[in-house]
Amino acid sequence: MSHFSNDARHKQALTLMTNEASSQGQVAVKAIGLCKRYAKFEALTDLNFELHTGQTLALLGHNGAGKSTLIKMILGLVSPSHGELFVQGQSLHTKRPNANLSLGYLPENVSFYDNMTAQEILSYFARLKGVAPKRVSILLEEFGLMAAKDKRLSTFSKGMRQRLGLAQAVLADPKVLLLDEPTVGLDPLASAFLYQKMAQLKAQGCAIIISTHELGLVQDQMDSALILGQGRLLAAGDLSQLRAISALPSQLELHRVSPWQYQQLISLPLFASLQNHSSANRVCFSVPDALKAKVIEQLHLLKIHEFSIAPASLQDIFHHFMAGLNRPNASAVCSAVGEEQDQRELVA
Ligand SMILES: Nc1ncnc2c1ncn2[C@@H]1O[C@H](COP(=O)(O)OP(=O)(O)OP(=O)(O)O)[C@@H](O)[C@H]1O
Repeated sequence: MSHFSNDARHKQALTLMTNEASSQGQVAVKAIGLCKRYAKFEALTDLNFELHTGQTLALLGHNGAGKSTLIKMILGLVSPSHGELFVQGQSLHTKRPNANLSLGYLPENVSFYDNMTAQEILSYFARLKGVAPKRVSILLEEFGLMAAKDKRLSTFSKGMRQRLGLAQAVLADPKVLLLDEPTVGLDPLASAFLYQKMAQLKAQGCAIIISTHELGLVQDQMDSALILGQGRLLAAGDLSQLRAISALPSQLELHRVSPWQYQQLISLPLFASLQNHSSANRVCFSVPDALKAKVIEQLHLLKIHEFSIAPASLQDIFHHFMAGLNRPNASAVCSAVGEEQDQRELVA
């Protein structure tokens, strides 16, 4: 096991903090050189990150990237093979068995006893966690389950099960909430409900780790993300940092442009140099950040004022890094801090 005082590792973990995270809250979860091997298979390799209270961290990656393994390690269900994991300041390696960590967990597949009612299940967990019984009624109301409180779970829809699962996870007001693909199979309203609840918990100071494949949903809710590939950290940071790291172009769409204006436009060297994705119904170009101001200036000169220019989405960024897994050097971590600094640290 490496130790907290391992300076280089400690520094590396710090580089993965978002700027926002560093300016508020205490460290809720911290991983230093975390590895997990299942026999000879390395499910997670040298993972470093830090999550602060009141922050949401999105865990992204392909199937089998190691997301659930990380969540299970934080829960103490799976032991790291190497490295250190701190939850609420306590090393999980040296933690006393009776040390009380304030964790909430919504597993990927919520499975409770089907012949119990929602009220019975929450009351059971309340007793287990030493939570006052009146909290059960509050949560049933808050999670829209009061009308169904006496129904057996076998009659519950997927969305109702997820609500109950989340109610169970937040029963004891956890300081760290772990959500493993919580919106799979939910309709847009149910997903919105879940994210709304997450926002409330976050505002109360809860640190949230959410593993998800639904990038469009998590993009606006997360403070930072870890992008995992084949058990390695491919990139980390908040959305703007991930955009900068990936160096993906913005997408320009012209909403109203005459054929004459279009011809004029593509005859300009600047526009001719851009990737043109235009089709019969849409006029679209990829615009690298360095050319954005120039492109906008040219559009105004051509009296084209109706256009939108959108930076890379989390989905674009994710696909970029997944595509990179097949390229050489794919295992290099891209963090929010520039390589230049890393080089300086290496030299030092
Ligand atoms: N108990 C285990 N024994 C052996 N291998 C395991 C075990 N648990 C997980 N793995 C392997 O570790 C890798 C990571 O699994 P994990 O469940 O963490 O992935 P994931 O990113 O959560 O995937 P998904 O998006 O499909 O849920 C996979 O290759 C998986 O087969």
